[in-house]
Amino acid sequence: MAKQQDPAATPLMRQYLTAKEKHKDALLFFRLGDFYELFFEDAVIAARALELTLTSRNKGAEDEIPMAGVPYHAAATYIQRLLDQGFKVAICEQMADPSKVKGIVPREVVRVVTPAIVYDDATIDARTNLYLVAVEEGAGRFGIAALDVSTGELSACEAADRDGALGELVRLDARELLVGPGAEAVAEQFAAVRPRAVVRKQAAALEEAAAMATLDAILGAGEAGASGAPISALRAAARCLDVARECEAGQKPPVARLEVYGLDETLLLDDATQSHLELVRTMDGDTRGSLLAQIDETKTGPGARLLRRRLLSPLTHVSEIRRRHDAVELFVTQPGLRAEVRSLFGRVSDIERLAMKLAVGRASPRDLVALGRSLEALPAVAHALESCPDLSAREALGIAPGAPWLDVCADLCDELVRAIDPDAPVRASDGGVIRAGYDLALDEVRTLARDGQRLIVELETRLREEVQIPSLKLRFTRVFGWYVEVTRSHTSKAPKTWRRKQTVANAERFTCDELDELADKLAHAEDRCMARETELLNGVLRSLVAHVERLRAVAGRLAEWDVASALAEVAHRNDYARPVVDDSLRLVIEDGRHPVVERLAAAGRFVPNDVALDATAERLWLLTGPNMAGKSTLMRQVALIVILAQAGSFVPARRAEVGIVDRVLTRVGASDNLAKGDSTFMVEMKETANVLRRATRRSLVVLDEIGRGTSTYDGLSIAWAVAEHLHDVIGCRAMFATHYHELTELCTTRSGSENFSVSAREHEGTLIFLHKLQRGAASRSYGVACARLAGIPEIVLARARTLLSDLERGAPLPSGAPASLRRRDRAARPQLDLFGSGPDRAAMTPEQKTAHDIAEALRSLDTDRLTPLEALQLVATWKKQVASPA
Ligand SMILES: Nc1ncnc2c1ncn2[C@@H]1O[C@H](COP(=O)(O)OP(=O)(O)OP(=O)(O)O)[C@@H](O)[C@H]1O
Repeated sequence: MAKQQDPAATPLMRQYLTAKEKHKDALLFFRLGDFYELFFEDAVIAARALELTLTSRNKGAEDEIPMAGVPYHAAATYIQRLLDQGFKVAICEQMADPSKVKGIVPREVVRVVTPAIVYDDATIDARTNLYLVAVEEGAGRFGIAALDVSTGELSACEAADRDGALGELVRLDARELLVGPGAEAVAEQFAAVRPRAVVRKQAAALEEAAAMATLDAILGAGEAGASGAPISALRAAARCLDVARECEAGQKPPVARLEVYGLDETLLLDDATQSHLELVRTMDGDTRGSLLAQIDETKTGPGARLLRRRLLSPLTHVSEIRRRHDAVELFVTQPGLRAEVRSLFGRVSDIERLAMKLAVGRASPRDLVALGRSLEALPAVAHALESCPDLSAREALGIAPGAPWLDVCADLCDELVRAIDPDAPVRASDGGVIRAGYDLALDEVRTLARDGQRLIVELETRLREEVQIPSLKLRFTRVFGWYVEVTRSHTSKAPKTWRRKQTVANAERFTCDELDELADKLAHAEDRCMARETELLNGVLRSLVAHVERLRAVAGRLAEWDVASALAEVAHRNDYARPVVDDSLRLVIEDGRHPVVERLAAAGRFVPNDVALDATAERLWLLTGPNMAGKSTLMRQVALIVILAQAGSFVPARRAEVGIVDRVLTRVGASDNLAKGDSTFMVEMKETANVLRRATRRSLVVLDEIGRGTSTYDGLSIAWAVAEHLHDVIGCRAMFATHYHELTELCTTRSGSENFSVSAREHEGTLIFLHKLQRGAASRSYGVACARLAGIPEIVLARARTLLSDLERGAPLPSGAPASLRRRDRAARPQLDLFGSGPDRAAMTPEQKTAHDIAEALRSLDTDRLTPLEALQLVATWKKQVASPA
């Protein structure tokens, strides 16, 4: 790299280095005219990250400085690309118009943007919150706070231990995590499950006094203290606000409230469960195919964000859940109302984020148009609700008797519609923001400016005639102002009174007194237009800023109704039922379906099933059945129905009774973590350990095939002990799917456990899945039949069938090793007899063994499915075996 320039070399570089000194951890975008330039190491990093050409200042000189730049107008896209890669960007602006400053233009860092501190809604996902999260340790507990600067929401809670903290960080899906001293370990775990998140360790502890000072300064004195939040949660909230304030050059972030919540108020979903159940993302990271994608019919950004939050933190309070169900029910039973409000919501923009942009002074004229249009739709929403014939509508939507349905913000709407031109440009500096008729003085100067332009056209026509140059043109540039342009061939006709201004390739540019006078008038009128417009626009903005909290409240209410009407739409389309929610320990589902799988299955092909668990009685279901029968689907659908019910949604079932669940814990499917150094078995065991550690009597536990990844004995023993512990010690509602049929015997000694199986039938060698749940253990595994479905070659299948039938009869392994496995009652469970000792194969001669094996293979061969090539291969194999018997 080039040698670093002496900081004192030029005033510009001195200015740059001073700004950079204060923002060492950010890439400094230094405004130079129409470009943002990056220098030194920043230039090298940005050039690599953005695929820019790396150039240099003072090229070839000893003090050459690496440099890279992006055009000012396209900066937003480049900045977003840097944020996506986890960088922080400091934006250093010119603080005065360069044409009006003598000497160096003053420059200052006006803001810092980070992956989680972005106000520009054009570059962030409208349907997801973007959280800056802080975690602070205090006496072994963890305070967690989340700030979304784009919506102004700040919330905080305290987790009792590391697992609890991790679950909450994952649920918040922190984009950026600020880690206080003592919380490093939980941050590392978080980084392992969310590798895209940016984790920033904070060197210094945030003391209580400093935290309270920040909170008082931003939220108002005493506000945070009165919230009753634990001090670790307050420290975390202050940490978020401190960082947000630093990013805005000391300006207060527009946050008015701290929402404090307890983790016991929500149904806890740890990281494994969130991903196993594919709540907001599928296992491969796609949002399509998730539960959220299935049920998100919301029309607005705030509605979509609220639904996502609710799905990831369902409630545990019965009355609050019922209130949400009431709202959904209202829109289910009033289809006309539902259709009307949903169509109106389609016209409403993201009022929540628009309000925040107003608060931080970044609302564009187009934003004001969008806000005005949104507010215009509100009276119709209020009217639709008012006209609802259902007398309980008010109560269902939580509107106090006599209170208005909605603050329709008529005053703000009126001001916006009157003041802002519906065709306003994106940038206020382009002019034309204020609507004609709003202000007399502005209309007057505008007429003047327009007249000026007419006069220019008139002058051009007159000059053309006077000097007899038909191609003569009056033109304007920012640098040269107005001029007369005459092509080279006509320059001799230019009157003596004209003054030469510039010579270009094919023309000469002149000016004359008349043009100068007119240009002066014009410039003056345009300046006055701009000045008046700016003044008026600022007035409108000021009056709106005073109502930011009001707008946020309206946005919040609309979001609730958007969610309720969307869930009602889903319930109507997919035939969902209102669940009965109470404080019992029961879970009864009649004709339950999996919300996502049922949509993927051909119409009417999904088989509904009943489930009834009760922690005080039959609480542990052992589920057996062939592969592909639908065990995992069934268990997941039970968990999803509980989550949907407690989130406030109707559920895919004919009837459901849900006794409140405090946490859903799952260990489902293969989620290898090989990249993080764990084997499949280790992942499975860690997840099982987590389930056992965290489950309470009120939890719902779903375990799929524990103990697969190790030897049969170890696996079975672990599975058995886990099932016993769930039944005897924890005593929660649980479903346990297994291929260890031995485990089904647990029911003979445990009264609270029961066997269930998902049925399948073999018909003419083909396996038919019935997907129907029935009481009792499965009689067969159909593993080989499933392997055939998967396309295992017939030659291999034939061998597998031979081995299976040998093993079922208790024969030793083909190696001749005696079956050391446990002997069992073969008549009762032939399919399980991996463990029998079998006929005395050891007593056979090698020829007898070979003949036996070939006969077995022939017997189990499905000749209808054998290809000619496989038949030939088999004959060749047998011939070889006969030639040299085993
Ligand atoms: N109730 C149902 N009705 C219709 N199709 C179903 C039903 N349940 C499951 N299926 C279909 O069967 C497929 C296999 O289901 P699932 O993965 O739940 O089986 P499984 O018994 O857990 O299998 P394995 O033991 O191999 O893990 C699903 O992808 C789905 O398409």
